[in-house]
Amino acid sequence: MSAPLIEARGLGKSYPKVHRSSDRLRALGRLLFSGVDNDRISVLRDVNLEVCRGESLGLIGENGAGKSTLLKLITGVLTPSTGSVNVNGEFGALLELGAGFHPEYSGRDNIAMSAALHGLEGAELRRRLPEIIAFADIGRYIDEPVKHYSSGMVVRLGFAVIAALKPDLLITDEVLAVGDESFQKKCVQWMKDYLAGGGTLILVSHSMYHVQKLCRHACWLREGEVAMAGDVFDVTQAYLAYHERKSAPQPNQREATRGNLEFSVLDVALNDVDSETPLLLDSGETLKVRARIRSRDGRVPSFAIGVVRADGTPVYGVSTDMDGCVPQRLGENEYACELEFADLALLPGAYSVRVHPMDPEGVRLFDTLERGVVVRGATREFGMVRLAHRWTHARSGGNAS
Ligand SMILES: Nc1ncnc2c1ncn2[C@@H]1O[C@H](COP(=O)(O)OP(=O)(O)OP(=O)(O)O)[C@@H](O)[C@H]1O
Repeated sequence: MSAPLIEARGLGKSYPKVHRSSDRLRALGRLLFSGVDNDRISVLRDVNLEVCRGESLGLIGENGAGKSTLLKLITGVLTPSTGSVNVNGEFGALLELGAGFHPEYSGRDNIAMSAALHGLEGAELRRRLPEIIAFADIGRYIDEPVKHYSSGMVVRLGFAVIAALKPDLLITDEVLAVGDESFQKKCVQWMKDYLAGGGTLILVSHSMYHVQKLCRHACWLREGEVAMAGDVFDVTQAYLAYHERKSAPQPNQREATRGNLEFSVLDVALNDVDSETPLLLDSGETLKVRARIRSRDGRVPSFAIGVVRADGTPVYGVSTDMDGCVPQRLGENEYACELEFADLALLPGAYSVRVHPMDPEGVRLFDTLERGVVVRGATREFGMVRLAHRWTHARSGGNAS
């Protein structure tokens, strides 16, 4: 098997703690006299990461979690304080906006300089230049100094150069957030083609939509450490659920904040009853969930409905978006939907049904309204749901319950 393209072992980064100028002097003193400075703040700790050729990894996490620091360690812009990182191939990186561009030179000159740094020059560059300029699509600004560019134009120029170079490995930090919608689409399409052609991608993004669309794996950094790594859906869903828990208002705060939300749940009825008292049901009966959602600007929300056990363990979740269903429009800002679970497979126990509005893209959750269900039944089966089953090695007529 070939060596991973990127291999990080016990990677960490720390900086001296500096609050005031006197601290700087003290830190310098410690460094001069003892050769070490122990008074440091660690921003990245013990990161172990492998990225193989052809892989696509989304790097996610809150502001300040250490994502850019990790990218800068991978690209060699920063040196590790602990551990090591190896990159076994050519890479192209779009890190800080405009880094590498000369502000006084035109876009055209900057393309030539950046491309030359990567070995694309002379007749080959002249042949490829129209294609690069067309990708950037910034009109007459291509001959203006880069210092006159908007941040979106700088990213367009940077991406156009990278796209022409087609590196083994592409490392990008939030580029998609800066461009407008049509440029985002163009970049996403380019990245999809690049991946289909065997390219390797590390993408930092706050958009779970883009991460899910482009990456097969994800790594979630939290306060400088890897909180979770693995399949992109598992990691992004855990990350969104973490945010949901973090931003969920306490029940008594809910009323106060609901009105400000883009989407909020107005009410939820179980088997036509809207009540805070749990609904009593027998295993195998039908459970009908009817919910109304208010949409502040009238956009059609997606309804996400989940069932959790009383301790919060998820049992099942589904959304109108996943099933390709369109909620019913009740008024300019109001939508409804009804979901039916026939032959309820829940085993006896206490559960909650949770209803959340999601944005039309089915990515962000907004509000939560919960109703209790108590399922009754006489069975010795254990767990949360009854799975269809049959014993294939035993003869019937025994003592099966
Ligand atoms: N030169 C530096 N000196 C001291 N602390 C730094 C330095 N550079 C970054 N940090 C700190 O390191 C932490 C991680 O920063 P980093 O930019 O990697 O986060 P991030 O996950 O990329 O955040 P964002 O999503 O906001 O871009 C932050 O707390 C930041 O303040």
